[in-house]
Amino acid sequence: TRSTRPQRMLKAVQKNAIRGNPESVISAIDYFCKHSEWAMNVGDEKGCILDSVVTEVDPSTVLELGTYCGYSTVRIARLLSPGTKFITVEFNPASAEVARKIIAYAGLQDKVTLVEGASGDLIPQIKKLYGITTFDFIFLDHWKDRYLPDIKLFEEYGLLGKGSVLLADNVICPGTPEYLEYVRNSPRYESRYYPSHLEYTKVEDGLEKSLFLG
Ligand SMILES: Cc1ccc(Cc2cc(O)c(O)c(C(=O)NC/C=C/[C@H]3O[C@@H](n4cnc5c(N)ncnc54)[C@H](O)[C@@H]3O)c2)cc1
Ligand SMILES: [Mg+2]
Repeated sequence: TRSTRPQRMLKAVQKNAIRGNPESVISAIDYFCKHSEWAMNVGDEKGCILDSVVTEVDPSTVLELGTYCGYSTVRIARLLSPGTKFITVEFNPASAEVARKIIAYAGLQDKVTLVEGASGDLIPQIKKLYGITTFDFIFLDHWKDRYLPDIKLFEEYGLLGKGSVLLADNVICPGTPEYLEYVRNSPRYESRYYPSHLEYTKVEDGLEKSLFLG
Protein backbone atom coordinates (compact mmCIF):
# COMPACT_ATOMS: atom_id res chain seq x y z
CA THR A 1 0.00 0.00 0.00
CA ARG A 2 1.06 3.58 -0.65
CA SER A 3 3.25 5.18 2.00
CA THR A 4 2.08 8.25 3.92
CA ARG A 5 3.74 11.68 3.82
CA PRO A 6 5.08 11.25 7.38
CA GLN A 7 6.60 7.91 6.37
CA ARG A 8 8.25 9.52 3.32
CA MET A 9 9.53 12.30 5.56
CA LEU A 10 11.05 9.69 7.91
CA LYS A 11 12.74 7.98 4.95
CA ALA A 12 14.23 11.32 3.91
CA VAL A 13 15.62 11.80 7.43
CA GLN A 14 17.11 8.29 7.51
CA LYS A 15 18.66 8.85 4.06
CA ASN A 16 19.95 12.43 4.40
CA ALA A 17 20.53 13.14 8.09
CA ILE A 18 23.33 12.01 10.40
CA ARG A 19 22.12 9.81 13.28
CA GLY A 20 22.50 11.65 16.60
CA ASN A 21 22.78 15.06 14.93
CA PRO A 22 19.60 17.13 15.54
CA GLU A 23 20.68 19.97 13.22
CA SER A 24 21.01 17.53 10.31
CA VAL A 25 17.56 16.06 11.07
CA ILE A 26 16.03 19.56 11.04
CA SER A 27 17.80 20.39 7.75
CA ALA A 28 16.75 17.09 6.15
CA ILE A 29 13.09 17.72 6.98
CA ASP A 30 13.23 21.33 5.75
CA TYR A 31 14.91 20.17 2.51
CA PHE A 32 12.23 17.47 2.05
CA CYS A 33 9.46 20.05 2.57
CA LYS A 34 11.03 22.60 0.21
CA HIS A 35 12.00 20.21 -2.60
CA SER A 36 9.75 17.15 -2.32
CA GLU A 37 6.51 17.57 -0.35
CA TRP A 38 5.19 20.47 1.73
CA ALA A 39 4.30 19.38 5.27
CA MET A 40 2.90 21.27 8.26
CA ASN A 41 6.10 21.50 10.33
CA VAL A 42 6.68 24.87 11.97
CA GLY A 43 9.56 25.21 9.49
CA ASP A 44 12.88 27.04 9.48
CA GLU A 45 11.72 30.68 9.54
CA LYS A 46 9.20 30.35 12.40
CA GLY A 47 11.53 27.67 13.85
CA CYS A 48 14.20 30.30 14.48
CA ILE A 49 11.67 32.37 16.45
CA LEU A 50 10.71 29.22 18.39
CA ASP A 51 14.41 28.59 19.11
CA SER A 52 14.93 32.13 20.43
CA VAL A 53 11.91 31.97 22.74
CA VAL A 54 12.92 28.54 24.12
CA THR A 55 16.47 29.80 24.70
CA GLU A 56 15.20 32.97 26.41
CA VAL A 57 12.83 31.03 28.71
CA ASP A 58 15.31 28.19 29.38
CA PRO A 59 12.41 26.13 30.77
CA SER A 60 12.56 23.30 33.32
CA THR A 61 9.18 21.96 32.18
CA VAL A 62 7.88 21.98 28.58
CA LEU A 63 4.63 20.86 26.94
CA GLU A 64 4.03 20.61 23.18
CA LEU A 65 0.55 20.01 21.77
CA GLY A 66 0.54 18.40 18.31
CA THR A 67 3.78 16.48 17.82
CA TYR A 68 2.93 15.54 14.20
CA CYS A 69 6.29 14.18 12.90
CA GLY A 70 8.45 15.57 15.67
CA TYR A 71 10.13 18.44 13.80
CA SER A 72 9.42 21.10 16.45
CA THR A 73 9.98 18.46 19.14
CA VAL A 74 13.56 18.05 17.87
CA ARG A 75 13.99 21.84 17.57
CA ILE A 76 12.90 22.32 21.19
CA ALA A 77 14.59 19.26 22.75
CA ARG A 78 18.02 20.09 21.26
CA LEU A 79 18.01 23.39 23.21
CA LEU A 80 16.92 22.08 26.63
CA SER A 81 19.16 21.87 29.69
CA PRO A 82 19.77 18.39 31.15
CA GLY A 83 17.01 17.30 33.51
CA THR A 84 14.29 19.31 31.76
CA LYS A 85 10.90 17.54 31.65
CA PHE A 86 9.49 17.70 28.10
CA ILE A 87 6.08 16.20 27.26
CA THR A 88 4.73 16.19 23.70
CA VAL A 89 1.17 15.07 22.90
CA GLU A 90 -0.05 13.45 19.66
CA PHE A 91 -3.31 11.59 19.12
CA ASN A 92 -2.68 10.09 15.69
CA PRO A 93 -0.85 6.78 16.28
CA ALA A 94 0.75 6.79 12.80
CA SER A 95 2.13 10.29 13.31
CA ALA A 96 3.29 9.38 16.82
CA GLU A 97 5.18 6.38 15.47
CA VAL A 98 6.99 8.45 12.85
CA ALA A 99 7.73 11.14 15.44
CA ARG A 100 9.24 8.59 17.84
CA LYS A 101 11.58 7.41 15.09
CA ILE A 102 12.60 10.93 14.04
CA ILE A 103 13.18 12.00 17.66
CA ALA A 104 15.25 8.82 18.24
CA TYR A 105 17.20 9.36 15.00
CA ALA A 106 18.17 12.79 16.34
CA GLY A 107 19.34 11.08 19.55
CA LEU A 108 16.87 13.01 21.71
CA GLN A 109 14.62 10.17 22.88
CA ASP A 110 15.83 10.47 26.49
CA LYS A 111 14.80 14.15 26.63
CA VAL A 112 11.24 13.69 25.38
CA THR A 113 8.15 11.90 26.67
CA LEU A 114 5.78 11.43 23.73
CA VAL A 115 2.23 10.77 24.96
CA GLU A 116 -0.30 9.31 22.53
CA GLY A 117 -3.69 10.81 23.21
CA ALA A 118 -5.88 13.88 22.95
CA SER A 119 -4.75 17.05 24.73
CA GLY A 120 -8.20 17.50 26.27
CA ASP A 121 -7.96 14.11 27.93
CA LEU A 122 -4.33 14.41 29.00
CA ILE A 123 -4.14 17.94 30.43
CA PRO A 124 -6.39 17.15 33.44
CA GLN A 125 -4.16 14.17 34.29
CA ILE A 126 -0.70 15.65 33.78
CA LYS A 127 -0.07 16.49 37.44
CA LYS A 128 -1.04 13.01 38.58
CA LEU A 129 0.67 11.11 35.75
CA TYR A 130 3.90 13.11 35.42
CA GLY A 131 4.30 14.92 38.73
CA ILE A 132 4.47 18.30 37.00
CA THR A 133 3.00 21.27 38.87
CA THR A 134 3.35 24.05 36.27
CA PHE A 135 4.82 24.38 32.77
CA ASP A 136 7.45 27.04 32.09
CA PHE A 137 6.95 26.77 28.31
CA ILE A 138 4.04 25.49 26.18
CA PHE A 139 4.10 25.24 22.36
CA LEU A 140 0.65 25.02 20.73
CA ASP A 141 0.61 23.58 17.21
CA HIS A 142 -2.33 21.16 17.14
CA TRP A 143 -5.87 21.62 15.72
CA LYS A 144 -6.41 25.36 15.77
CA ASP A 145 -9.85 25.15 17.36
CA ARG A 146 -8.27 23.40 20.35
CA TYR A 147 -5.98 26.29 21.35
CA LEU A 148 -8.65 28.19 23.30
CA PRO A 149 -10.27 25.22 25.10
CA ASP A 150 -6.82 23.92 26.04
CA ILE A 151 -5.51 27.21 27.46
CA LYS A 152 -8.66 27.30 29.60
CA LEU A 153 -7.85 23.77 30.78
CA PHE A 154 -4.34 24.93 31.71
CA GLU A 155 -5.90 27.64 33.88
CA GLU A 156 -8.53 25.34 35.35
CA TYR A 157 -5.96 22.70 36.38
CA GLY A 158 -3.41 25.22 37.66
CA LEU A 159 -0.77 24.26 35.10
CA LEU A 160 0.37 27.86 34.55
CA GLY A 161 2.55 29.74 36.97
CA LYS A 162 3.59 33.41 37.06
CA GLY A 163 6.00 33.73 34.14
CA SER A 164 4.78 30.70 32.17
CA VAL A 165 5.18 31.33 28.43
CA LEU A 166 2.81 30.02 25.78
CA LEU A 167 3.87 30.15 22.13
CA ALA A 168 1.18 29.50 19.52
CA ASP A 169 1.84 28.62 15.87
CA ASN A 170 -0.43 29.61 12.96
CA VAL A 171 -2.25 32.48 14.59
CA ILE A 172 -2.77 34.00 11.10
CA CYS A 173 -2.78 30.95 8.80
CA PRO A 174 -4.80 28.77 9.26
CA GLY A 175 -5.63 31.24 12.06
CA THR A 176 -6.79 31.00 15.65
CA PRO A 177 -9.04 34.08 16.06
CA GLU A 178 -10.80 33.08 19.27
CA TYR A 179 -7.50 32.18 20.96
CA LEU A 180 -5.89 35.47 19.86
CA GLU A 181 -8.86 37.49 21.07
CA TYR A 182 -8.66 35.71 24.44
CA VAL A 183 -4.93 36.09 25.17
CA ARG A 184 -4.82 39.67 23.82
CA ASN A 185 -7.77 40.85 25.93
CA SER A 186 -7.29 38.85 29.11
CA PRO A 187 -5.61 40.86 31.92
CA ARG A 188 -3.89 37.62 32.94
CA TYR A 189 -1.63 37.55 29.87
CA GLU A 190 0.86 39.83 28.18
CA SER A 191 0.91 38.90 24.48
CA ARG A 192 3.22 39.72 21.61
CA TYR A 193 2.93 38.81 17.93
CA TYR A 194 5.99 37.64 15.96
CA PRO A 195 5.31 38.16 12.24
CA SER A 196 6.63 35.48 9.92
CA HIS A 197 5.38 33.26 7.09
CA LEU A 198 3.57 29.95 6.69
CA GLU A 199 6.28 27.31 6.61
CA TYR A 200 8.05 26.97 3.25
CA THR A 201 5.84 29.66 1.64
CA LYS A 202 5.54 33.45 1.32
CA VAL A 203 2.07 33.44 2.88
CA GLU A 204 1.79 35.63 5.98
CA ASP A 205 1.66 33.78 9.30
CA GLY A 206 3.15 34.28 12.73
CA LEU A 207 3.57 33.16 16.31
CA GLU A 208 1.86 34.65 19.37
CA LYS A 209 3.84 34.61 22.61
CA SER A 210 1.76 34.99 25.76
CA LEU A 211 3.23 35.49 29.23
CA PHE A 212 1.00 34.36 32.11
CA LEU A 213 0.99 37.07 34.76
CA GLY A 214 -0.42 34.88 37.55
C1 LIG B 1 -6.42 26.48 5.10
C2 LIG B 1 -5.05 26.00 5.56
C3 LIG B 1 -4.82 24.63 5.75
C4 LIG B 1 -3.57 24.19 6.18
C5 LIG B 1 -2.57 25.13 6.41
C6 LIG B 1 -1.25 24.68 6.84
C7 LIG B 1 -1.01 24.39 8.28
C8 LIG B 1 0.17 24.88 8.81
C9 LIG B 1 0.49 24.57 10.13
O1 LIG B 1 1.65 25.04 10.67
C10 LIG B 1 -0.35 23.80 10.91
O2 LIG B 1 0.05 23.54 12.20
C11 LIG B 1 -1.53 23.30 10.37
C12 LIG B 1 -2.46 22.43 11.15
O3 LIG B 1 -3.60 22.23 10.76
N1 LIG B 1 -1.96 21.85 12.23
C13 LIG B 1 -2.78 20.90 12.97
C14 LIG B 1 -1.84 19.87 13.58
C15 LIG B 1 -2.28 18.66 13.85
C16 LIG B 1 -1.35 17.63 14.44
O4 LIG B 1 -1.57 17.56 15.85
C17 LIG B 1 -2.34 16.40 16.17
N2 LIG B 1 -3.44 16.86 17.02
C18 LIG B 1 -4.43 17.70 16.66
N3 LIG B 1 -5.22 17.96 17.71
C19 LIG B 1 -4.73 17.26 18.75
C20 LIG B 1 -5.12 17.12 20.11
N4 LIG B 1 -6.20 17.76 20.59
N5 LIG B 1 -4.38 16.34 20.92
C21 LIG B 1 -3.29 15.72 20.43
N6 LIG B 1 -2.86 15.81 19.16
C22 LIG B 1 -3.59 16.57 18.33
C23 LIG B 1 -2.79 15.82 14.86
O5 LIG B 1 -2.89 14.41 14.96
C24 LIG B 1 -1.68 16.25 13.93
O6 LIG B 1 -0.54 15.42 14.04
C25 LIG B 1 -1.88 23.60 9.04
C26 LIG B 1 -2.81 26.49 6.22
C27 LIG B 1 -4.06 26.93 5.79
MG1 LIG C 1 1.69 24.74 12.75
